[in-house]
Amino acid sequence: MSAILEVRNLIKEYPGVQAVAGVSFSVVAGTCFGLLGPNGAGKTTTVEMMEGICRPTAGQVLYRGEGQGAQFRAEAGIQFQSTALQDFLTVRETLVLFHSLYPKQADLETLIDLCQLRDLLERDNRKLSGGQRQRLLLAIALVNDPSIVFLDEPTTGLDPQARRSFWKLVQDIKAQGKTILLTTHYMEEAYVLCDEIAIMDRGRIIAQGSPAALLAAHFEDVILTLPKADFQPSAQFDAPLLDAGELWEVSTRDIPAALRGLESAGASLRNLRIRERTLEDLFLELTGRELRA
Ligand SMILES: Nc1ncnc2c1ncn2[C@@H]1O[C@H](COP(=O)(O)OP(=O)(O)OP(=O)(O)O)[C@@H](O)[C@H]1O
Repeated sequence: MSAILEVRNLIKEYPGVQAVAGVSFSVVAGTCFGLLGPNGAGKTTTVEMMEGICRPTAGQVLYRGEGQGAQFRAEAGIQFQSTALQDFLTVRETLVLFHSLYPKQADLETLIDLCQLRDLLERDNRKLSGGQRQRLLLAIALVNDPSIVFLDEPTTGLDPQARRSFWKLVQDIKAQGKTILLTTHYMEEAYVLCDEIAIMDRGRIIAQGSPAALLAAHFEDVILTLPKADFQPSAQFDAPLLDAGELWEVSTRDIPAALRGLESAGASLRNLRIRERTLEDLFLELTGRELRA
């Protein structure tokens, strides 16, 4: 497994803030690597150093074993968190403009279909919905047929349907053999898309691995959920019970025993559900804080 991109002990300091406090990892070619964490964790700063647009205070970024030189610039595609699109240009004009800037070019017609932009080609950039705009920004990131694509929080602010349709696009790009570096604060997004994730908090990586391996390493239980209306716990009920808003959550490694315990404590099991542990739970476990707090 060859690393296409390697980050060694990256540090970025701003006056009074250590945004990135010594981060190291490598990204295997053809995989999707996710940087996760809450607002202010240091994801964007890390990714901007990897993109070569922000100079590290210390540390190194290696692309195919070398610094970020001409080869990196030719082979990288970047979708920034926010990009100003030219007013008064249509989607087609915007794509043609960006496409013309690069010596190596993806086939524009294929790209238009891939990013589902064909019906929008004559539309003014200012008239695009959030999801349509993100698809255009993704197409712009792909105009030079990059080997590695950086996507910085590409689905933030999108509705769930637009988010899922963007996930499908990312999967299609990965199926073409491209490497993807994704930042997100949506744990489900990371779980669906990423082969490997690094969870960041306060400028450091606090856990790294495949989503499934990380969950398996940290949790052996499952969670039973039931509406609070269906269970009034008494002092006799001594299983770990978590308050999750409208629901009670019961952690257990022995489902039949937990069900018997709930039933004998007077709970109605009619609306009981079982869920597996998620990356949100992992973040809470690692930091003691909710991800979106
Ligand atoms: N140019 C800057 N000058 C000073 N501080 C900065 C600068 N850029 C980022 N920071 C600080 O560095 C820390 C990390 O910010 P960063 O944007 O990398 O986090 P993030 O994980 O990408 O968060 P978000 O999800 O909000 O984008 C924050 O405390 C931020 O305020």
